[in-house]
Amino acid sequence: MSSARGTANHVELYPGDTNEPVVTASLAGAGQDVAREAKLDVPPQESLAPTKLKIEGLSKAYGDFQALHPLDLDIREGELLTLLGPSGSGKTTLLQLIAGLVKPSTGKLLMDDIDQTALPANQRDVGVVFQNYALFPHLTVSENVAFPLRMRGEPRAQTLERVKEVLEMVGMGHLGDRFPDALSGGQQQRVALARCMIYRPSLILMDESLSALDRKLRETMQMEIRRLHRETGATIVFVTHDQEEALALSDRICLMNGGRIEQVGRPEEIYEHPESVFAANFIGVSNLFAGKTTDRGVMETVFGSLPLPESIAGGIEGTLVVRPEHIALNGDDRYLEGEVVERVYAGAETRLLIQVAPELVVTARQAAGASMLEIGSRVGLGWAAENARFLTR
Ligand SMILES: Nc1ncnc2c1ncn2[C@@H]1O[C@H](COP(=O)(O)OP(=O)(O)OP(=O)(O)O)[C@@H](O)[C@H]1O
Repeated sequence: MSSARGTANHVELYPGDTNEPVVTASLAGAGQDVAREAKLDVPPQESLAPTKLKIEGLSKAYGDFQALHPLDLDIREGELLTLLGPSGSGKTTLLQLIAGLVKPSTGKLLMDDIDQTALPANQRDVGVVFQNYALFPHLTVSENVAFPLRMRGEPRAQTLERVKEVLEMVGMGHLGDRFPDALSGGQQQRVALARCMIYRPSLILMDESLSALDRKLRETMQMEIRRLHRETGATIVFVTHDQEEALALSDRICLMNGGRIEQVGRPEEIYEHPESVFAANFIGVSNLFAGKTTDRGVMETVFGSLPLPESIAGGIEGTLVVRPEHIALNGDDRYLEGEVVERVYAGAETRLLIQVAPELVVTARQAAGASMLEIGSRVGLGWAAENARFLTR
């Protein structure tokens, strides 16, 4: 038997009460880390890791409303995959389907090649950490973390040892006797994570679990999660609507939009090669120019002709995307001209907003130390043609 316990907002899933330890992820992940270190410039998981979770045609409708359209996704052993997207894009629904908390309308879900679709939540080898950590207030940190093992009737000595181990892992070894209300948000988050990890679930799901923390603490916890991920080799699916968080944390990002997968890829892949205007806009800052290609290797826009990054047939409507860091100010190539209307200082760089036309403001960057352009200056804008992306969706 196994069990799921918690409140409506917080559920923790406890794997079956078998005597078999549920350890599959750490060994597999460790091998992968070695491979990663040996070949630093090669993206992780690309070819080495087997599929941990295979999602096939999975969808969810609530009455007439399609919260999630049928989608396919392979999550690899030992990877940290982020589900990223705006509010309502279906991230939580997908996470709930993976956890077994919600029944799919169509499709199936295989974990380690075994069909899980009909398996109840409490029989899946999955740990869930939700946004509100829901620690038991009347139990100490150690007791909170030990709780799942106690409920399973694990021997006391073994439980104590394991509690010590996971608390050390999350940097909370010295606070085992504290009560939750005497902990900061970040510390509570660590305890929730420890309570999930005490089972060694081979798949950990985290839903917006850092969103209650302030920025500094959030960044520290992101690094902690990366470290834990490296050390344990667990497969983690992390939900966030924060693109910076996704870029900082993920091996791969699954970008979602309107209940569909928009693009899946490594952070730099999505940043450098967005496949849609939505992806270009959602991750990082983009300058977008709508127009139509011509046979002369340029795109005609209402602001003038802009060079195409590659050879593209004429007559195609689309959008040219140029990242701010690729915009050269007063360089040799000048395709547009405008007036600096805003300067936003951000330490290592200054962001410049340049009004090119009443309805077009271009964002550019100037590195610290460069001679600053004052507000009101006229400036010519250009970029290396190959640094732009031409998108048709
Ligand atoms: N039980 C439900 N009944 C009806 N509609 C639902 C239900 N649960 C979710 N939805 C709808 O499905 C869509 C996707 O919701 P979901 O919570 O998965 O989005 P999300 O990307 O996680 O958003 P957020 O970042 O705001 O949590 C939303 O439009 C939501 O209103």
